[in-house]
Amino acid sequence: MGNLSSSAPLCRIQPAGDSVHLVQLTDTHLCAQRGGTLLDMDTDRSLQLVIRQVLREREVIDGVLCTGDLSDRGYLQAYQRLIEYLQAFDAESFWLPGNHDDREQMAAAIAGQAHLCGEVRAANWQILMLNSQIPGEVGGELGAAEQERFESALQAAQEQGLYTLVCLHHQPVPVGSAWIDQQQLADAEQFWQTVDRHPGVRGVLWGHVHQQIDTWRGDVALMASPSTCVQFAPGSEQFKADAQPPGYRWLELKADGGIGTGISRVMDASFNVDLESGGYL
Ligand SMILES: Nc1ncnc2c1ncn2[C@@H]1O[C@@H]2COP(=O)(O)O[C@H]2[C@H]1O
Repeated sequence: MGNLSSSAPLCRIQPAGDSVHLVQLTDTHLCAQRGGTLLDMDTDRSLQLVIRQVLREREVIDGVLCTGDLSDRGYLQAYQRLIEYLQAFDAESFWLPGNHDDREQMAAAIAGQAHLCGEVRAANWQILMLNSQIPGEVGGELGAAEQERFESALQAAQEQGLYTLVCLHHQPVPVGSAWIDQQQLADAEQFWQTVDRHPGVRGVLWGHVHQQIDTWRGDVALMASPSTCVQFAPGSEQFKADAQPPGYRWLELKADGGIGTGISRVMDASFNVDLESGGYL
């Protein structure tokens, strides 16, 4: 773990080689107590099994991206346990909030051991961690101040010849499930106008939808990822949990601006999940 302040807006990581190797852990939903559950799934256990799998599969990890809903209800103890679990990696972690998170508690738990909503420089890349949380609401929006930060970070990256990976919690495009598409980024139109003005943006990565999405918008890679706990069934009109196991995404940000990426799920363990549930708060 590094030692930079959580309030430092600009972080730097030194990749081990020419590419930047990242791991995304998202929607961990850790509860107040170890062993707490979401739809019957023990979210500490599932995260720990995902981390074990990452350590088995990924030889090089330059940074870990934690893209929101890290605690189920914004508990300080949940974030403190996350910090503890992330110590398994010899890499710094970069967090942003989701709708279930409490930013103040995140910052309190981080205490210099991770970075919240930072702008990360790594080789010829910038990784931008945006805040799409509207406190007290499920849906997301960047809002005027975050849209402004987005614009100026992309401007700075352009001036310095950096490629950019943009990360946020809420989906900036519909994903094809009516119930969750009501929660998509409300100011997505402005988000895409900003992206379109900056050709250095090579990828947009989010959480929230608890499922894999790999598609394109022009030459920008659009990526959503499995939760480290409960999955949502793709293409559902109404809330529906999915039997797919928990997982993570790996990313390789290449020196030529390309992005290699994939997901991996924990196939060698069984998980409880209430597939009949109509949802959760
Ligand atoms: N049946 C439902 N209909 C609409 N939204 C739901 C339903 N169940 C849960 N949600 C919300 O939708 C969110 C999607 O992912 P989250 O983990 O943020 O948490 C979920 C809940 O806040």
